[in-house]
Amino acid sequence: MAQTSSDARAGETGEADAHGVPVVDVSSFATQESLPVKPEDLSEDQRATVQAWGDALTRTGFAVVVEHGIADDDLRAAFDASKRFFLELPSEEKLKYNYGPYGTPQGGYTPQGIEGVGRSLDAADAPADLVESYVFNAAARANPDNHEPVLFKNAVGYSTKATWLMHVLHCISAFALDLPGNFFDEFHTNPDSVMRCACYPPLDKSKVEGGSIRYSAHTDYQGFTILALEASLDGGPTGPTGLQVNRDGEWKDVVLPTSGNPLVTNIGDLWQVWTAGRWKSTLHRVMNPPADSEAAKRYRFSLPYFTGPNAEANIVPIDGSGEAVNAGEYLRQKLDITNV
Ligand SMILES: O=C(O)CCC(=O)C(=O)O
Ligand SMILES: [Fe+2]
Repeated sequence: MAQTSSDARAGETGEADAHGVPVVDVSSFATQESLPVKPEDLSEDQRATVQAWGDALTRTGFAVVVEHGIADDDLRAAFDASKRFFLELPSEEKLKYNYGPYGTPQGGYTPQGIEGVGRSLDAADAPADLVESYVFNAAARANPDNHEPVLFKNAVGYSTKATWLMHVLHCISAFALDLPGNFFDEFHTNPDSVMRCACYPPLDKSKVEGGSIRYSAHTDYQGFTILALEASLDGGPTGPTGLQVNRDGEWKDVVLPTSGNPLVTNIGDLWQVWTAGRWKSTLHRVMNPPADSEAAKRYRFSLPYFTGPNAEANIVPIDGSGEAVNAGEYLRQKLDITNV
C-alpha cells in the first residue's frame, strides 16, 4: 500500500516528513514485471502510489523512495568498490582514470579542487567543493577498458538496477501528470544517464575557512536523481545525512527512514521544463558537519545516479507552454561552467 510518512508510516519515518521530504513506497509498481500503460489498468495500491508521488513532487521536488526492489547487496557492492577506489588506491593510480575536468566527455575520476557545483548557478566565483568523484556516463559505460575494473563492475552493475527504478519512476510520474504510463519511454531509449560515485573526505579546516562545503547549493541538471547514501544500508537511525534541501528559503536536513532501503530522489531541471514548473527542480547541498564533530572526521560516501533523457531529445513542456530545451546541449552547458 502506498503511503507517505504523514499517514501510516508516521511512527517510523516521522522525522523524514518533519524535514519536508515525503516518503513514498513504490512497491506496487517496482515489483511488477511490466509496467501499466492505461489508467484503467492501475490497481488501487498503484493509484495511491501515483497520488503520493505527485503530491511529493509538487510540494518539494523530492521524495524518499522505499520498497523499490533494489537489493542491499547490489548497493553494498557498489559502496565497497567505491570505498576501495577512493581509500585504498594511491593517488597516481586514481589519476590514471582522470580524462580532464569534471564533466569531461569520457567520464572517470575527478580529484578534489576541480568541481565547484555552485558555479552551475551563475556563482562564477564559488569555491571548489570538498569532494572527489568518479563518473560513469554513457561513454564510460561503453568503454570499460578506460576505467578502473572493480569500480566499473560494481558501480555500473548497480546502475543497471537503478535504470529499472528509473522506468518505474517515469511510469508513476506519467500517471501523476495525467499521461499514459509509457509517455516518457521514447525519450529514454538510449538515456544519457550518469552514475556518479562521490567521496567526501574528513573536513580540512583550512578549506572550510576558505568557504568550501562538501557540495555547494545547486539544482540537478537532468531527469531524476536517485541517490543512495551509505547510511541507508545500516538499518539504524541515521540522523542528519548532510544532504539539505532548500524549502522556502530555509535549509532542511534530509533524515532517512530506518527501513525500506530508502533512496532519495528528486527531479532535475529538465523535468521542471517538462512539467512546465508544476514540479520544481529544488536547490540542495551537502553541508559540512559541525567542526570537531565525529562526523567531521569521517569520510562520507554517496552514489547519485542521474537519469538523463536521450542526449538528442528535445524537452517540450507537456502543457505546450514555453520553449523546447535540447537535453544534451543543456547538460553540456551546465557541466562546462562547473569547474574552478
Ligand atoms: O552526496 C549527496 O548527498 C548529494 C550529491 C548531489 O547533490 C549531487 O551529486 O548532485
Ligand atoms: Fe544534486
